[in-house]
Amino acid sequence: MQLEAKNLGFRYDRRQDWCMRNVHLSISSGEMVGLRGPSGAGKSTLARLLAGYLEPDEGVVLLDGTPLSLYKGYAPVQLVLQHPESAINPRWRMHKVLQEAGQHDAELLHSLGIEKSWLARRPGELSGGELQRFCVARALGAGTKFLIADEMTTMLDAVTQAQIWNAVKKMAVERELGILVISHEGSLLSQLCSRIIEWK
Ligand SMILES: Nc1ncnc2c1ncn2[C@@H]1O[C@H](COP(=O)(O)OP(=O)(O)OP(=O)(O)O)[C@@H](O)[C@H]1O
Repeated sequence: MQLEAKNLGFRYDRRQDWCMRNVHLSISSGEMVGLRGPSGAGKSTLARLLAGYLEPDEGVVLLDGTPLSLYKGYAPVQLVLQHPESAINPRWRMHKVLQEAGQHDAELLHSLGIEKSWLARRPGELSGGELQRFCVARALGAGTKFLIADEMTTMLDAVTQAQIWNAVKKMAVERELGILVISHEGSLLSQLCSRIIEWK
């Protein structure tokens, strides 16, 4: 399976300059690709386009040759952002948050270090690192084919970062997931990725 951005162009406002134009990118199942570039270059915008949160003004995002916009139901391209607080309904208990991804995968929750007692809590009763583990678990539902990790572990300490990436890598191998890792940390990208794209 391939996730492809073909000739992507996007601007937030028609009266403003293009945020990006003529962007091409391709990720295959089972591949972990890094994306690095200067602040404000458009990496997070590209992440949202690839996950279908934004519609391109030019070009198309294809999943196995079919426009992403035609996929209905559970999104096969999942996005995890830097700040988990903005991605989770503050009123829901964590077991309900996880239900968005379908059935709980007990092994995944364990490998992410999610404790059973956390499932009954609300987001405000968890630390940022604990909450981010839930965002990752939710993004790795059975229907996920590609994961876009936009500065996913930037805010976390080294131990938590390693635990989360080990769990994600294991899942990626088992399920042949394609992953785009967006990060300013060159060392993280070199450790994880077989290919690194430099965004100029
Ligand atoms: N919702 C928005 N409305 C208007 N402009 C936006 C919006 N979001 C981002 N931009 C602009 O689009 C450009 C690209 O932003 P983006 O967040 O994609 O960059 P980035 O490469 O991810 O940056 P960073 O590394 O700092 O996170 C920036 O100039 C930014 O100001």
